[in-house]
Amino acid sequence: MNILVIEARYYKGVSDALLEGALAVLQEAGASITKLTVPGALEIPHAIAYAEAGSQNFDGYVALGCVIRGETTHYDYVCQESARALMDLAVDKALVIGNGIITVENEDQAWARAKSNQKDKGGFAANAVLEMIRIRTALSEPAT
Ligand SMILES: Nc1c(NC[C@H](O)[C@H](O)[C@H](O)CO)[nH]c(=O)[nH]c1=O
Ligand SMILES: CC(=O)[C@@H](O)COP(=O)(O)O
Repeated sequence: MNILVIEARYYKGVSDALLEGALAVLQEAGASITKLTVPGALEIPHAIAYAEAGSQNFDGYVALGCVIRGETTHYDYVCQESARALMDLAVDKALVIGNGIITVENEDQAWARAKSNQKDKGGFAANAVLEMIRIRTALSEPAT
């Protein structure tokens, strides 16, 4: 399995924690891993679309990022648009995408979801990719 992990490093420490959890899951599964860093969550969907149009033939994509509410409505747009774009890619292009972009009110909530020994949202997103690849493989096999 060839997996691309795209990490939005807007909050570097939280992103590193998400990445640690995701890599642990993928390495345990023996996946071939390529890592890519983008500035923020809004850049992740483009990176996936561009990678998919390339020649590296990824079996799945893990999107990692952290969006923390600020003073304005920008939070809503970053959260909704990044999630929407990932869903559009997953459905319209039939891509396997694990969404590990956490959307939280404060840093405490972010750390609780990013740490692999707590809610491990990065590991969960990676595992979702592995499960969907397994499901697609099962669906592609001839019916018995
Ligand atoms: N506020 C957060 C952002 N904002 C930046 C956008 O994602 C994007 O990089 C910018 O609008 C330029 O296109 N990104 C996060 O990942 N997390 C945030 O909390
Ligand atoms: C989620 C965001 O875009 C946020 O970091 C922006 O903060 P603010 O709304 O205070 O400009």
